[in-house]
Amino acid sequence: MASVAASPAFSLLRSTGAAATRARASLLPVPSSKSIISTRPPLGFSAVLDSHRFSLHVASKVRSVRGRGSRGVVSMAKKSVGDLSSADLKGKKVFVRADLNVPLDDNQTITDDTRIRAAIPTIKYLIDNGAKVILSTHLGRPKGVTPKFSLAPLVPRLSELLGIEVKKADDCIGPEVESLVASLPEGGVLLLENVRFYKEEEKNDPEFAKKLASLADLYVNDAFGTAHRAHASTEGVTKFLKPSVAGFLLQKELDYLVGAVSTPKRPFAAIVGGSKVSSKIGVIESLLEKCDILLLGGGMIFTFYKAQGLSVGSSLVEEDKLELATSLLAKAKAKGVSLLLPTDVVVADKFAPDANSKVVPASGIEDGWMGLDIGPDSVKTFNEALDTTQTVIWNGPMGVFEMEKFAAGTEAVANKLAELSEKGVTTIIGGGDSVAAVEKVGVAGVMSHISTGGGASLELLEGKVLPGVIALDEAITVTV
Ligand SMILES: Nc1ncnc2c1ncn2[C@@H]1O[C@H](COP(=O)(O)OP(=O)(O)OP(=O)(O)O)[C@@H](O)[C@H]1O
Ligand SMILES: O=C(O)[C@H](O)COP(=O)(O)O
Repeated sequence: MASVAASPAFSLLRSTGAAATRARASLLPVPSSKSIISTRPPLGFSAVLDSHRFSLHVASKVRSVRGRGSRGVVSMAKKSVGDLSSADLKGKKVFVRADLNVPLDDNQTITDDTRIRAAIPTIKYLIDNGAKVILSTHLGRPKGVTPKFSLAPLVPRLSELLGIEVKKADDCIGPEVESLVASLPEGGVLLLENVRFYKEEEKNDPEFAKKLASLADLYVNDAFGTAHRAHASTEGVTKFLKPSVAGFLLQKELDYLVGAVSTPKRPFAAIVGGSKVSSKIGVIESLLEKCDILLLGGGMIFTFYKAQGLSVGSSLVEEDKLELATSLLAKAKAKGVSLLLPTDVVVADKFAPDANSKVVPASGIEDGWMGLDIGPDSVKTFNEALDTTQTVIWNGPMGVFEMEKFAAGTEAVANKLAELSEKGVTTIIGGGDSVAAVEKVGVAGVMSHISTGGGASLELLEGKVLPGVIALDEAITVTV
């Protein structure tokens, strides 16, 4: 027996267990104009919960994403800011939590404004609909009020991108902020000072959350990069502000990192690299449940080699993860996943940009040498495997790409994904160093989706539910 309670404007789908595994999702446009995060059309939704003989076709406005929680598959479809009309927004004070945690150099100049540009569609939508935007973010990890973590350097770029003069408060709560909010015009934006200047933010202190919430009428969370943190401005405020909805960036991240990965166009390949297998166990295990092909690179491969009895010289190895590596290989086999380890590697005589280096087969690493990149044969084999795919997700570099001598493998993957993306393959870059690599190669613009979250994307790919997402209002309630 299934019952559905839905409002025309907001919808939520929640389902648990095997029923949800048969849900299907396809891509629909986000109501903002051109996205800087993605070049692909985003998700529409149609779900068939057929084990319960229940069919649900959701209206085009609904955004739905699914994640695997600790107790089975959980469907998370959240109310979206796009579901709020100008009647809902005009004259309303909207608390927008963004992740504007951008890198600044010693002169307080922004060195990468990606996160600011990514937050613009939501803010623009709100101001275009007559809302008064109270914008909040953290910057860095300050302990108390720290001038070098002030948000002042962000104001000019925000103003330029929004085409309006953004005001800034010197605090994020208190009387001065309240009076600035009171004088905010419709379509105006007030940037609050770094919310982490208060220790209560990271403690998710309810009184602090209440003070933040008291500034506004409703809440939009667009801070994907911080959605894995249960902080006052990401989670606590939702208890005091209704509706609490997802911004376009947050929604798009979920659409790709959960939606496209859970219901991929197949064949679906995952490429996982990075330094250590221990930091990627959760991701590998989770992706093994979903992908057809798994390509491994980076420092972690040497633990797999050693587990298979190969010599690894002085390469990075986690001795306590040898059994785990063996069990992951066995799991891939049992699941019919084609797991490819590099067949050759670039080895070096020291960990340095000017090291002597050579290419050797995986079975030919001598004592005194360490593997710092995948070799050309591996690139060829990986490319052939990737040529068969329709969806690819990539997390973690193939080698020490920060050093030119050991960057070829990572750059080859970046270029291959760009080529595939141009042919219509869905290509998702899962945050952190892989994003840095595609940017370095200059192919970021052609990928289907580049995540703005490092830790958050990793947690999502591990199948964890993010506190900043789960706290948002749901769109349609389905009780099965
Ligand atoms: N063979 C290797 N030996 C030692 N370090 C390596 C090797 N291959 C890659 N690395 C290093 O791994 C680091 C990235 O690993 P890490 O586990 O942090 O991945 P990651 O940052 O999580 O990836 P992403 O950010 O894309 O999720 C890079 O700094 C890179 O130099
Ligand atoms: O840069 C990030 O990953 C996010 O802004 C979160 O920052 P944090 O790791 O300091 O919470």
